[in-house]
Amino acid sequence: MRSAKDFFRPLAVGAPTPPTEIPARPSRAIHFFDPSNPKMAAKVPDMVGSVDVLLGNLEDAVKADNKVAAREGLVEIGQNTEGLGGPEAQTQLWTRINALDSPWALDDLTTLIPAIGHTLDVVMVPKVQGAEDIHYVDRLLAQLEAKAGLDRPILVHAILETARGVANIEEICGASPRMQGLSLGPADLAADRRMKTTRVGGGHPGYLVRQDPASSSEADINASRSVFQQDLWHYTIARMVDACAMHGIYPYYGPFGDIADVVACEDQFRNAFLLGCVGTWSLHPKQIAIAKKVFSPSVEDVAHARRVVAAMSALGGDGTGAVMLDGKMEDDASLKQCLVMVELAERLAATDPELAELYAAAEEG
Ligand SMILES: CC(C)(COP(=O)(O)OP(=O)(O)OC[C@H]1O[C@@H](n2cnc3c(N)ncnc32)[C@H](O)[C@@H]1OP(=O)(O)O)[C@@H](O)C(=O)NCCC(=O)NCCSC(=O)C[C@](C)(O)C(=O)O
Ligand SMILES: [Mg+2]
Repeated sequence: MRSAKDFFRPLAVGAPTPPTEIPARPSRAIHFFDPSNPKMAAKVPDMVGSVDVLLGNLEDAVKADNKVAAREGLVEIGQNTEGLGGPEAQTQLWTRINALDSPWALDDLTTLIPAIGHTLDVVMVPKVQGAEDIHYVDRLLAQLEAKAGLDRPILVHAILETARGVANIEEICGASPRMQGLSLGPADLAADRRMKTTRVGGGHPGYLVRQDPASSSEADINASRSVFQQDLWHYTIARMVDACAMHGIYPYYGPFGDIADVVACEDQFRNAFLLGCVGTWSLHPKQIAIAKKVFSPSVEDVAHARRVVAAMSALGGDGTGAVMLDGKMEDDASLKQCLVMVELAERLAATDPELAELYAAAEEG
């Protein structure tokens, strides 16, 4: 066990000091691309500035034969793309490295950190099983940062893709001050859990509850009844949200593999947003707009939140007391909920001029 006093000391001589807080940078869409795919790579420069995170994927979905090309392609992009990555950039640069037990993970880190460590913001680690995986990456990153002379620690993001990872969720989140957040890996997780879905994220029509029959007669039991589809991922996302909030880091949904079904994609993303996630993944350019829309509070919600803040301020501004607004009671707790909304809106508007205009218009109106 490490002493609390050691927790914020670098794990290698000359490595940057670990962070005491993880900045709440906009990350509504983490857009995945395969750096070994020339068509995808060619689109990256034009996406800078219009998506919060561009992630060079090196793991699953990249063919084994292309692993080296993907790594090298990402180096090329990280070194030569104007405005991408680094603490001041509007569009962060992330990577998903290969799994720690694969033949590629070590070379991924030892290649990327010296070459693009100054622009790489977050390393996403797949199939994290427990704190030991984060400790390994933590020490290795510190050694590589020291060697490369970096002055800013690279953050770590874990994907939950195994039952063991979910069972160890709190220790994973607390394993290093570098921990930035968690994403759901629904396909690997479903396989590991022996769930019986073959989809990459999203709902399932068989996971439902059915309205009671009008009577126990055979005719009524077989009659048409309303069914309500349930969310297969509710339990896992809820655990992620609590573990992340407890550790001051950020939960994300993950992939929605039915690229054509933009409507269900939006619904699934919104469930995660409402539960507390700050963003999601985008696998195809058309999912970026969906993620940005869903993970930015609506103009109506922001306007309402501002009214509650104003009403509570008029009451004295210290949060105590209660007011009635549109027939509803508002007090300290609802004020705090509204401040979550207003602060998120302000943070996003600071880097998204379109949103800033919408929120400003709502305030004037
Ligand atoms: C789904 C696919 C095959 C459809 O690819 P497509 O070429 O058939 O689509 P398209 O609609 O025809 O594409 C239109 C244009 O957009 C380009 N394009 C298409 N996608 C992208 C992109 N992402 N970024 C940049 N450009 C993209 C594409 O190259 C094409 O360019 P063109 O007009 O010049 O011909 C393709 O979009 C793709 O490969 N996306 C990334 C998939 C990926 O990263 N998967 C891994 C993450 S999910 C996962 O790993 C699971 C998890 C967490 O591990 C677990 O649950 O366990
Ligand atoms: Mg996976």
